Amino acid sequence: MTTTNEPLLEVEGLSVSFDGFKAVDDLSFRINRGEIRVIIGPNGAGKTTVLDLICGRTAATSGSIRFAGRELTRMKEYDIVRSGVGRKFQTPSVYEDLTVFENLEISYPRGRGVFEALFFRQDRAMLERINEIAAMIYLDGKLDQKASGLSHGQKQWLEIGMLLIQDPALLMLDEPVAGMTISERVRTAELLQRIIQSRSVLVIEHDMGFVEKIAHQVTVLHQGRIISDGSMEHVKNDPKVVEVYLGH
Ligand SMILES: Nc1ncnc2c1ncn2[C@@H]1O[C@H](COP(=O)(O)OP(=O)(O)OP(=O)(O)O)[C@@H](O)[C@H]1O
Repeated sequence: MTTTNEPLLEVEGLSVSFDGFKAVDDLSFRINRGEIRVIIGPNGAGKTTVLDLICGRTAATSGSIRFAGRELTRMKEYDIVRSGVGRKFQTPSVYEDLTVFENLEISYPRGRGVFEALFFRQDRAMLERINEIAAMIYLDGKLDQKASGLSHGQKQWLEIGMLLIQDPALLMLDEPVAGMTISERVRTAELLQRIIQSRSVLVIEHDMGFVEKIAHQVTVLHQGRIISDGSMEHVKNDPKVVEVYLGH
């Protein structure tokens, strides 16, 4: 796994309060190009809120989020997506009644909505891209199958494919392997290795075996604050982390 020292995302002093409650408190971290950073932490630690802040769903109370040279805290959610941040939520949200091919086609950046995307001429570049992504997400043999017939794990991959086809520089995934079988988890780890050839990934995950397999950097959140940060080896031996997970 090769990463660069060139930051794609730089989060600095990021905080958000909900009615005086600090859900995220003075958070700073960076993600380099080609890097996978995983955020772990107990329930309510603020992990999902961090993704909400980066993708513009939640407005920061203070701090900055620099992405590829732009300040995201002042941008609208839609513009953040367009600037190259893709986010996958925990539950898969694919179009169940459409085929795998159609789901990818709809997500192809030219189409602005379901109707327009379906009636666009299928030019060669788009077809090549759909085939390339389908192979990457292990669904090239299922292009004509309706999404409703896919397994839970395959739906998760399809949704990742729907993001990849938009070519985001940063992909954010909220618990991507929840509900997956062991073999699907292994294949998801392999998929992430291929994804980071040309982009960076930010993952929230509870499955420590999976985290160990994929993470270049791990950020441990507790009550909105970073209590440990570094390699998996470093954080899992950090007494503060051990206390949060095993103490009390
Ligand atoms: N929009 C909101 N308004 C008020 N409180 C919120 C809002 N969003 C999140 N919170 C609160 O902020 C805290 C952090 O929530 P968050 O969902 O980010 O935690 P998490 O680490 O993702 O937890 P989990 O692992 O359970 O998903 C929680 O106490 C939550 O209730």
